[in-house]
Amino acid sequence: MALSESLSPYQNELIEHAMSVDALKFGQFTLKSGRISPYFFNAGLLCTGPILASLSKAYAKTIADALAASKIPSFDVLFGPAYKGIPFASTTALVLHTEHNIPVGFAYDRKEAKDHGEGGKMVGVDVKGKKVLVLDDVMTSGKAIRGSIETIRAHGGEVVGVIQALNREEVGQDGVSSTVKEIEGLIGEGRVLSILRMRDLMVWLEAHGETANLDKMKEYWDQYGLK
Ligand SMILES: O=P(O)(O)OC[C@H]1O[C@H](OP(=O)(O)OP(=O)(O)O)[C@H](O)[C@@H]1O
Repeated sequence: MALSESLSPYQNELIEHAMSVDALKFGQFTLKSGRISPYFFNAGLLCTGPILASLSKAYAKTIADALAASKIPSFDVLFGPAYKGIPFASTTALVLHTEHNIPVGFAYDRKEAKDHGEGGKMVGVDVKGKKVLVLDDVMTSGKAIRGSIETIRAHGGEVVGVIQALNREEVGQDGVSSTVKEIEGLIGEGRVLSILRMRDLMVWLEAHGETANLDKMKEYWDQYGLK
């Protein structure tokens, strides 16, 4: 794979900031899938004010660029699946407003439906009749995102896109399918956005002379990368 592209400042900032808090690590990690990965992303560690600022700035810029390029249509509501999607979607909705003048509503679900007060599973702006963008940290099997799509549709909303922080760009266990492709099958081709892809991490490693880590990433890409 040729790594000629350069990264945007917000992508570099997020990679370096995530590395500084160990949310992004290079080394050797056994994934739930059993694959031995040369890198690991743990969004649970993106938990300080400064890192949330970098992250939401990067989500918001990726969304604003996708809107400007008509990759996704204008939308009304940003939906963050419980739990980690909730803070990330709320801070991103804020940055979309303050930095891009894009005013959107914000909604999220509960993992357990509430049986008192207003009740139900959904909180925030009513998605009925609205265009919705789903924001989460990562997709692995796609279960969380599929659940969000079903919930939003069941409440009368239309899912026009999904954004994740990092796209691992890997094939599934069958060696052909990918979670991103499966989700795009549900919501439309090109509608799954990400701030970073595995190949962006490789661009960063190359630019910083991290040859040993880059070689391991290339090997992994050759074995499991989406071709
Ligand atoms: O594609 P999948 O196989 O569903 O995996 C990805 C999901 O898993 C993680 O959340 P988790 O379910 O651990 O919940 P949390 O956000 O409450 O930690 C992550 O935040 C995604 O939502």
